[in-house]
Amino acid sequence: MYSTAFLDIPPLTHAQGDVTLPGSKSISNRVLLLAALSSGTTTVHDLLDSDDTAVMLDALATLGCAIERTGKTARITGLGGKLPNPSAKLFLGNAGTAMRPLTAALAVLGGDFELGGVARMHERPIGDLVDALLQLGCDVRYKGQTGYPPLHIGLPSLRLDAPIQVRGDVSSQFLTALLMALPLVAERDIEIEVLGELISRPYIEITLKLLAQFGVTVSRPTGPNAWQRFTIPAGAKLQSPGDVYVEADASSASYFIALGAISTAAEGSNGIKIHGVGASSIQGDIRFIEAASHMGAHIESGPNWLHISRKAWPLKAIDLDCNHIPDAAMTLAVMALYADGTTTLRNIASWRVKETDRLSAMATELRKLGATVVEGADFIQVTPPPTVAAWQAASIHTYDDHRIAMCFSLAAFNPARLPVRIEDPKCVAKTFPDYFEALFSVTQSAEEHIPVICIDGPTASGKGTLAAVVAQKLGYHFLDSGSLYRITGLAATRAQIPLDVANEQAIADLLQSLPIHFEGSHIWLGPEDVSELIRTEEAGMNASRVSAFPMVRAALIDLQRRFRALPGLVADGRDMGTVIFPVAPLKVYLTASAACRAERRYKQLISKGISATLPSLRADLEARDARDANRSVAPLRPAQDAKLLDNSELSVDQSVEIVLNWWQSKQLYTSH
Ligand SMILES: Nc1ncnc2c1ncn2[C@@H]1O[C@H](COP(=O)(O)OP(=O)(O)O)[C@@H](O)[C@H]1O
Ligand SMILES: Nc1ccn([C@H]2C[C@H](O)[C@@H](COP(=O)(O)OP(=O)(O)O)O2)c(=O)n1
Repeated sequence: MYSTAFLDIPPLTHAQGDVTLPGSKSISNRVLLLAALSSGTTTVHDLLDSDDTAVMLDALATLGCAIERTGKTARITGLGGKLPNPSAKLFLGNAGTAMRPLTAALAVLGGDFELGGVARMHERPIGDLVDALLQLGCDVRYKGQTGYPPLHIGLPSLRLDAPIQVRGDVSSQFLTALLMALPLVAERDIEIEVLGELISRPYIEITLKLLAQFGVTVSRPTGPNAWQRFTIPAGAKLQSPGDVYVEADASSASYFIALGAISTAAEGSNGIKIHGVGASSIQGDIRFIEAASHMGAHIESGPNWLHISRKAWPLKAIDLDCNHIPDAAMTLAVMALYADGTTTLRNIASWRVKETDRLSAMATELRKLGATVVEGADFIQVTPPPTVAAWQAASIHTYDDHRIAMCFSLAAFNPARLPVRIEDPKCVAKTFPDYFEALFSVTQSAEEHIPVICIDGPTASGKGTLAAVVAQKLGYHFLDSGSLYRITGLAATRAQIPLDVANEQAIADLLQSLPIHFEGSHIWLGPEDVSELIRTEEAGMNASRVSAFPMVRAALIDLQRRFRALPGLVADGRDMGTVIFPVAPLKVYLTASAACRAERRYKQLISKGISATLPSLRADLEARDARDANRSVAPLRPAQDAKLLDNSELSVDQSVEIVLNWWQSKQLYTSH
């Protein structure tokens, strides 16, 4: 997951390959609650691992449910409709799929509970559900603003004789919550009557299908009233089905379906294959595939896979009632940027009460990219930028809304070849923590568009420290090029090849088959972790020796250039800016006085328990500087266009800030 302040997505040109999507949030959280409330033990497979499921799991554990987790599998011992801990304070983050159903279940079971979440959760309406629960005789009180969490739940005196009325035109989650809770107290038939037009019906379908898996068949009239009246039959009882498999999230699939529709493959025409969900999914958002094919996607499907490729280009503008796919419709709004006219998405008032006011947020962010947007009370109309030149590089504010972060990443396919900045990318953790990793695994960018920041300089100037922090702040890959020379020195020494010029060819040959492997801050040579071994001063001096051999340098060029991968790279060494990445957009030449560098190295070695003396370190360091600067190939010197940074008097944080400011000053993002 990218836990950076922002993630800059370079302009993307192509996409092809396979993606396996995480489990559906809606199914995961419903199944977890049903498993907890039912009798028997349920093994849930392919469970989504995300913020919202973590919140649900924590809440269930607090309520006394036994849960065993191994990876994507959870084994849940059901409570059989009885709460061993009828008193608890539950923090439910911003998870509507936890807040609403838990409120209903705990209200009918009764106890002494407090349910709350983050600030945004306390702005999301729950009054319609509470009203329905009060009719039932539940004791639910607002601890803050009327109509919103946090809530206090006490002991009920249930009245189940009259039909329970619930509004269905704000959120279908209220009805879902009642449907899942009422089987706990179905001593007689319980009728639920929906007031107003029920929105987001597909989510109710999911609820009904999962209830059926847990042994409860909800009956409803046929014909026009099919969505107005639901009856939980007397004697209904939640019974674990044993094993439950969670489908991949159809809303998450929408981003990759769109990707297949707006991109072409770099070679051939493979398109995008999505694993874990097919056209016959029980999730309503699967109907996104119909909308996407109207816009121009070619879609094939099997039982649990989808294959998407581009058919019409530009995409075709559509005018669509999106009530049946409220979440996935956000993806259509971004696809509309690539359409041949104005796209109108209607009947999406529910966007206003989601993680943020999505209607206003989508309008604001689409306009930043250069689109013309009309925002209505319950619709959005998007007209693409009129010309290539009208596109703008935008910094997309994401409002702690995972779907805004994910759908706007697709704007990186813009014809103007502009990057897109996604602010607070970690908000995708709500449903798809590794979304950006998955995106980068199937997309390509022209090499010249993948940013590289070079940090060159003499030994112990702090290059490695600075480069690693800058890479981490930007979510970029990190190349410690010196480690490659250090490993070369180590391997040659172990092969008993003396490090002199007569053996240049033999040492370069050794590199052809050297199994070097990077894993975070660890470097492996075959099965051996050599990270520490190559850090000694002797290893540094040996690295400096082998690095003077032109054949060795040549043998390492391609390997180093392969580190330039999405979304970007920070590379540290001696010749990053002069030889390896000569057109890098930012080159830094980092120096510090010899006295200062010797002192830093001394402290560094001593802290690692390696003995050293200052005078000998300083002599070694000056000898290494001289060799590195005076060799015939790629000598240590600043690139012509490098920015010089002497950090003798600066802390690491100060150096990082200077470099990040230099980087920021090169970006063209509009944020308003
Ligand atoms: N700006 C700085 N101020 C003080 N110490 C620093 C600074 N930058 C790096 N150091 C310290 O100096 C030592 C050498 O830094 P390192 O990044 O290994 O240098 P290089 O990669 O250039 O050889 C490390 O212990 C590091 O923490
Ligand atoms: N891009 C590079 C990186 C390192 N080298 C050589 C020269 C250096 O003295 C050695 C070791 O480099 P490294 O960056 O690991 O050394 P320091 O951490 O700066 O002491 O490798 C090089 O020639 N070109």
